[in-house]
Amino acid sequence: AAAETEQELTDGFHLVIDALKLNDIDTIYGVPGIPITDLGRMAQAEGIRVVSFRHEQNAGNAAAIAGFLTKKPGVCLTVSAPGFLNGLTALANATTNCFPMILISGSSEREIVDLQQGDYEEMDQLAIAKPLCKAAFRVLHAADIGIAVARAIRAACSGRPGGVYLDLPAKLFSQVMDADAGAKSLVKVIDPAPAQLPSPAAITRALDVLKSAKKPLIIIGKGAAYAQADDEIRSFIETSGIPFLPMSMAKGLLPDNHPLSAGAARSTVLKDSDVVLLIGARLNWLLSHGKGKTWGDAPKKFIQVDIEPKEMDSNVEIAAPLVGDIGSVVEALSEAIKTGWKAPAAEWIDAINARKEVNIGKMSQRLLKNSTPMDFHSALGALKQVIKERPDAILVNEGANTLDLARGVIDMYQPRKRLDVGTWGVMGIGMGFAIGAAVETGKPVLAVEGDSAFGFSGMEVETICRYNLPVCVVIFNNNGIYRGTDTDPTGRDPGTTVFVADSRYDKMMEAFGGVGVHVTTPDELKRAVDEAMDSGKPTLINAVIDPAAGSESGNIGSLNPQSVVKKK
Ligand SMILES: Cc1ncc(Cn2c(C)c(CCOP(=O)(O)OP(=O)(O)O)sc2=O)c(N)n1
Ligand SMILES: [Mg+2]
Repeated sequence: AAAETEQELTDGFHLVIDALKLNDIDTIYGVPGIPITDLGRMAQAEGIRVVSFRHEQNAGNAAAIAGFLTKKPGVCLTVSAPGFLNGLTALANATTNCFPMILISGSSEREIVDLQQGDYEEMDQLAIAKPLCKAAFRVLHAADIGIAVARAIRAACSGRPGGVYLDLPAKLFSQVMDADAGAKSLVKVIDPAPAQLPSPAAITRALDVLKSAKKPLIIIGKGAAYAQADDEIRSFIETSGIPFLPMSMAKGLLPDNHPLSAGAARSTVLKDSDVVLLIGARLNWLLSHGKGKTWGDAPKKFIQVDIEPKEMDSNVEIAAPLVGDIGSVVEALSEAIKTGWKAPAAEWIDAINARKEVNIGKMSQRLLKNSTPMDFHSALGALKQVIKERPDAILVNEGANTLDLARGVIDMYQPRKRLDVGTWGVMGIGMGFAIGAAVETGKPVLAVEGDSAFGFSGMEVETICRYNLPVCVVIFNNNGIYRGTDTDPTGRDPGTTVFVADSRYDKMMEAFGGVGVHVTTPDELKRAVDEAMDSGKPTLINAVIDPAAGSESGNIGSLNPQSVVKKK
């Protein structure tokens, strides 16, 4: 009888875990601490993989890239206030890049925060998060946890994906309720990212514009990579015969050595094309906002495929807006070109191929140079070969020269294998992305890092060793940001953009039981990376690069304001 009266209870801790598991969330990336330490332990005990980091920004980046790779929201779990703030850069970056991610942070009690009475780590986190993410929710009652997790998942994945903040005040976790009622309060999200079909009229209008083209071009963005509509996109491009230009995280959707790839003739096709079909690519700074000398003076017509209607006309007039999810739109376009479509004239394709040949020829000369110390091109020549031999490997990339040059030199052969700084150009994504990619895919990860870029998340080499992840970090060590040659004109300090000269980052990995290698030639670099890829052991390769080799801000130096006033 006692047992009968002993009501089965559940609590906030268990309801959060049950709600995540019910929605197939199998991994949490975070940093433990008050008030969520036990939540992490209990989630781990209930079979959720909990990956603990050294800084919340890196945990957030891992969750964000998990979202990009799986289309399920990556979950980042942090403590209140400072931990929450550390996760915000990753949440904002996920939202800017349209990666589905949920930042769950413990928080202070509402009554104390609202009266500003000075709680432990007191902060009005919900208000602070709102402007930086796609949606933000707070839960005060255990019975609402199920619906809140469902709302967060749907907000992160539906329409244009993005970052969502879920605020859980400390008292929520220990709130108890009837177990049966608790189970009934949970919600399994049905169809979190519903297909959004284009209107037939929009397809007809787009085809009319496309048929008017003499020199059509398709630009595929990371939205096209995210969509996982790889076959539809490939068959549309190959059936239409229209050349394509991949943005950096769309590289590999079709192999970079595909006959219709215009990657090696980028400036020519942007300038000379007359109709441009954008698929999951926004006309933002990465495409010079669709105007100016990059795009030549000939009039251009844009057809834009995007799930977000507000994206249309954001920078230039869109002649044929195609609003919908990329899979549905491309399928409809393929259907529409089945009749009455003529592939672009041979002279357009030939002109592109001629330009490609010249540019690839020039590039290969630079890659073969075996200079000592290495410069960016000789080092990248070795890594280009590695990816060609190991198309399955995931390439993470950040830096300035290290990023801009690698993007053009290292060809990709499979979708969603190149993960980089994306829309925001933010440094610090490296180790978080590498860990997230390794955890989610189990594939070997090659992280090609500028020495400055690496420094933003470098402490996570310990995390990589702790989980024994197949991550090989190659640091292009040119002793600084952009170059290693800056000096202080007063002679007092080092220059503002240089680091300790000839430092040995490889020793950092050895400190935690990983493999450290120091290399000075392309052959040594290739051998060390091959060994790391074969062994799957956490490895850090310190690749010495000529400190004078780089250019300020890589390819985007023009964005830096310069003073015209010369001090007397
Ligand atoms: C968070 C953050 N801080 C600072 C910058 C500015 N920045 C910084 C600091 C870069 C690092 C370049 O140095 P590197 O060593 O990583 O690469 P290279 O020396 O090969 O150019 S690239 C860049 O835009 C940034 N983009 N993001
Ligand atoms: Mg550098």
